[in-house]
Amino acid sequence: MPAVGQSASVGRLLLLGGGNMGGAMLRGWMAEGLDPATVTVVDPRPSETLAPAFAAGVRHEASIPAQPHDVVILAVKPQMMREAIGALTAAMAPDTLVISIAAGITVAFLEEHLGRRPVVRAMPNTPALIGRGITGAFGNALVGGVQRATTTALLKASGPVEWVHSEAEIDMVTAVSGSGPAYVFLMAEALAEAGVALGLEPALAMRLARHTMAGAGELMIRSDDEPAQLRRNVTSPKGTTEAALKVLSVDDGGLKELMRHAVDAARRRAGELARGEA
Ligand SMILES: NC(=O)C1=CN([C@@H]2O[C@H](COP(=O)(O)OP(=O)(O)OC[C@H]3O[C@@H](n4cnc5c(N)ncnc54)[C@H](O)[C@@H]3O)[C@@H](O)[C@H]2O)C=CC1
Ligand SMILES: O=C(O)[C@@H]1CCC=N1
Repeated sequence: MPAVGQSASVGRLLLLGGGNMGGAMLRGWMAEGLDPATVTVVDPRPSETLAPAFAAGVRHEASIPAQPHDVVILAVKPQMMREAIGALTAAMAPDTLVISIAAGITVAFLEEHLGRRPVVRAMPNTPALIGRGITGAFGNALVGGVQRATTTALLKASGPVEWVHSEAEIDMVTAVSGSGPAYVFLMAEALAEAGVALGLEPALAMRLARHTMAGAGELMIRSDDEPAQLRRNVTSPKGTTEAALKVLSVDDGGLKELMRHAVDAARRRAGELARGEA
């Protein structure tokens, strides 16, 4: 799979929404060598982090331009989507590929408003900001090999791309990896606060927590062992970790049960967003 910068098939790209995620994706494409002159960002108030991209030649528009694009990426909030895509067909040709990263926005909704065309629902996550994300993707029946290759080339600038077989799985991906970084950050906050409660100086407790989460995360990526084995490697019989894990009840409920509830709440919320609930 070529990097997006070498992929002749990407063509003219319109990014609708230059906020956190749209900005992260744009930086990823530019880092991979995508020609800035091929990209238009449409956003009345883009993130300041996009200033270098605009300085490098990415075009900025406050409203949708009436010129056809080959690929349109939808990166506005789900609640804004209906309003934001109202005039979008002016910027599309019949075969324009649409890639939406919005939580809960369905292929049917996009087909209804944009016409029957190749549509991909993708779900990245914020480590995309440093090229360490992971993205789930699902395409409608009009997404053939070429559109799939184009999508993969664009999304893999943020990290691995996992194509799923059903649209329902995208809501599950959203609940696990789309929202997942927040669970990890909460764990880091909780760990640091627990250290402070023991008597550690707050800045030191936070350094210990950040490095522990980041180091354990990197070890999971680099190691051939499953996370459960890596956990066992830390846990000496009758040692300190065992005492802590008894409280977290790793094997019988506790954190695992809580995580099931949390992830299920995220998946159900994706369904509510799909139904247009605020
Ligand atoms: N933040 C995250 O962790 C993730 C977010 N997403 C999805 O990405 C999408 C964007 O989320 P964020 O980047 O976090 O939000 P954000 O609020 O940072 O960015 C949204 C951008 O859309 C712009 N916008 C609003 N109305 C517009 C319109 N009519 N036309 C053009 N642009 C308009 C805003 O000015 C803003 O810059 C959401 O649909 C979200 O579900 C997906 C994966 C992860
Ligand atoms: O919280 C949200 O709705 C978005 C989608 C996944 C991560 N952030």
